[in-house]
Amino acid sequence: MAYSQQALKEQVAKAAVEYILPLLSPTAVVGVGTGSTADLFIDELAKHKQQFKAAVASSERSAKRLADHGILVLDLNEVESMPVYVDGADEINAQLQMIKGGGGALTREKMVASVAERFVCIVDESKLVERLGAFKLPIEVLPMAINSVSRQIEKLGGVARQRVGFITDNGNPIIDVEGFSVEDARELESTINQIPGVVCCGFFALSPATIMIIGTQEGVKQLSHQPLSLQYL
Ligand SMILES: O=C[C@H](O)[C@H](O)[C@H](O)COP(=O)(O)O
Repeated sequence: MAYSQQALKEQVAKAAVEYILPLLSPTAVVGVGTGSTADLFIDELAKHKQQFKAAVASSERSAKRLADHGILVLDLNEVESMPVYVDGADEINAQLQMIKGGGGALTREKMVASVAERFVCIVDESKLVERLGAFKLPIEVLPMAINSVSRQIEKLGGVARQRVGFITDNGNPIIDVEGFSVEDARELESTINQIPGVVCCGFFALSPATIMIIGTQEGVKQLSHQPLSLQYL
């Protein structure tokens, strides 16, 4: 019997908690991502809430879910270091580079992840790609820069569309970009980061995950060795 995508997400959420338990201590703060997979992780993490001090959330949505479980939620400004950040992704490749931001939380996700010692990416196998870019790249922009950034994106070969009816937790719009031919996600991320008005780009290639925990029909697997190819999984 084939596992549903939901079942695979539940399996990786459990596996992620098993993975991080040895990293926790009574003073530890856990970085928590956003999305349907992160929601399941939060629910599993809550079963062990006596084993760490608090969490930092990458969205208001995750902050509420954590608080509803009775987990103390700290502001990122209150935290100097975290042993681990756990989050899903929209796409991930064998180098553990990702596209994130399908839920619009990319900026806070990148900030919280940057303070953590490890980024544990939890995905079902539908997120695994040979090359990033089939998923539309989210970019958070300042409101007055929607059109100017979109024109710069078009010069780079992408087609940008504002996400209709959506404003991030930071009060900004998102543009979603399709059509990029992503040869080098690190280079493209760096280029997009330099466009005036860009708050954050959904590539997580300059700062990839430390480990991927992936739910497959053959069971939960881990990938942390960057040179490995997809066939190795
Ligand atoms: O902004 C949203 C985040 O980047 C999510 O991690 C990403 O969209 C994956 O979400 P899900 O686990 O729901 O597929």
